[in-house]
Amino acid sequence: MSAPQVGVHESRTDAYLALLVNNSSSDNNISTSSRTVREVSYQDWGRSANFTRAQGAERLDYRLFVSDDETEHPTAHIVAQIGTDGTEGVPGFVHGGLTSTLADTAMGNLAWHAGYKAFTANLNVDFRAPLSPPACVVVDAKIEKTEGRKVYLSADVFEVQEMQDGTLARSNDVVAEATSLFIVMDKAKETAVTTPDTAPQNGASTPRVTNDDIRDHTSTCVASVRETLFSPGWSTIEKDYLKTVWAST
Ligand SMILES: CCCCCCCC/C=C\CCCCCCCC(=O)SCCNC(=O)CCNC(=O)[C@H](O)C(C)(C)COP(=O)(O)OP(=O)(O)OC[C@H]1O[C@@H](n2cnc3c(N)ncnc32)[C@H](O)[C@@H]1OP(=O)(O)O
Repeated sequence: MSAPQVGVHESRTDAYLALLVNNSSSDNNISTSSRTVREVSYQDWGRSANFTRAQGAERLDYRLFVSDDETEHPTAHIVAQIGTDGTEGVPGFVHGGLTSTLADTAMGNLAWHAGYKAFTANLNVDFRAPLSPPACVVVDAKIEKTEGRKVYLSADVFEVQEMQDGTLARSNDVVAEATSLFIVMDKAKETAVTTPDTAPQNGASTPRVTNDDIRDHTSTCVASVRETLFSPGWSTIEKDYLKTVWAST
């Protein structure tokens, strides 16, 4: 596999914002779009956040954003920091289920925020490149089409890397590509499902996120990744172990 190519942005703020949108330009995969996204605060997710937050920030921490664009299909974006504690499948590599969960979460929340009270009926994930923890990833989710109660979505997962000059860029190589079919719940069964306790009404209590917020979170994400990378950690030991295993087969 060839080394991931990364694009570099001269403007730091643009680069952070570009991590959250997915309009590829011809020469690299960094967007210059000024699309506005707003953060869906963790408190506003209600109980639906319990599963993915159960691991704690040292294992998995992420923030969810939805586009604030009423003229076209909304999009959702996750910036996630994947730690080294309990995130592996094959030792040294992020568990595919974790990557899948991030994609499902981005698509599911996008569906709900677009007004579809829907469940995942089908989820397909193509894992295109291995991911080693600690890692920082961006997930871009969009609605492909809707047919009656069926909502078809897709999500791409990219790794975020820090360039030598300190700028951030997403890798051109996609880590995983997911597609899904969500089914809007049957009206008759709807009453059986309680909406999240603290779900915002029409997004009213959802705060707008600024570029500074995005930068701060992404900085924390990358700083944490850097810290773990440069300290002799469990992950490094496991990778060495894996090399030994491979060498002996
Ligand atoms: C301002 C707004 C604020 C909002 C605040 C938001 C707060 C956040 C809130 C929420 C965020 C959520 C984020 C979470 C993300 C993760 C999501 C999950 O984890 S979801 C849990 C896992 N999934 C399940 O548990 C489903 C289990 N399956 C079922 O319950 C049923 O199978 C269901 C509901 C999916 C469908 O059952 P039926 O009885 O309602 O419908 P039938 O008649 O079977 O299907 C309807 C049509 O769909 C097709 N279909 C159904 N399943 C299919 C499949 N797997 N593949 C292909 N087609 C399928 C069928 O063939 C049928 O098509 P034909 O109408 O005949 O053309």
